[in-house]
Amino acid sequence: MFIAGTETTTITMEWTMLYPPAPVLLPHYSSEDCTVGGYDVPRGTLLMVHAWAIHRDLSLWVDPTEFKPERFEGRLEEKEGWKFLRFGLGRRACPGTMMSTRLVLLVLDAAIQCFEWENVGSEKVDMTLGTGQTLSKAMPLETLCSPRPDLMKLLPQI
Ligand code: HEM
Repeated sequence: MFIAGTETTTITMEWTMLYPPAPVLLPHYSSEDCTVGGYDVPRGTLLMVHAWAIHRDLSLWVDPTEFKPERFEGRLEEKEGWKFLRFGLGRRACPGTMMSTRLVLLVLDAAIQCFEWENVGSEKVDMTLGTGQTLSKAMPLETLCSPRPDLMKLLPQI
């Protein structure tokens, strides 16, 4: 629960909605014979879902690596967003979905609204992927933040 709840949330904030933190979902086990995506899966099979590859599948997405937030607008069935498996799907989907969505949005909103951010070191952020069960950055994100001028006026009034 600690790893599932803390590492995922901090990595999400570090990437800031770029990559989801779980490249391969948790192992699933078929309790009955079933068919998944046209493949027959016998009872007792360990099934790993490669979300990272699904999120880049050209047969599922238009320009999968482009930043297009409009994918996630509107009714789910009209848009591509439902194919984004950041919390898994179905009965074994992440029970922390509601909590972490609120937490990440709250922290990012406050960070963007209240502070100016600049890179430390090189001008371009190193986007190299790390390795492991969770998808962290190879090089930790290093930034310098300072309160926005409006916030400096507001703070003494709080
Ligand atoms: C941005 C934050 C988070 C992300 C992206 C995330 C993502 C995921 C994913 C992809 C799974 C696997 C689902 C599957 O295999 O179908 C999972 C499972 C799980 N997550 Fe999260 N998670 C996050 C935050 C949290 C939090 C805050 C908690 C708890 C407070 C939590 C608790 C769990 C648990 C207990 C499972 C295992 C569920 C099961 O096996 O039935 N997660 N999460």
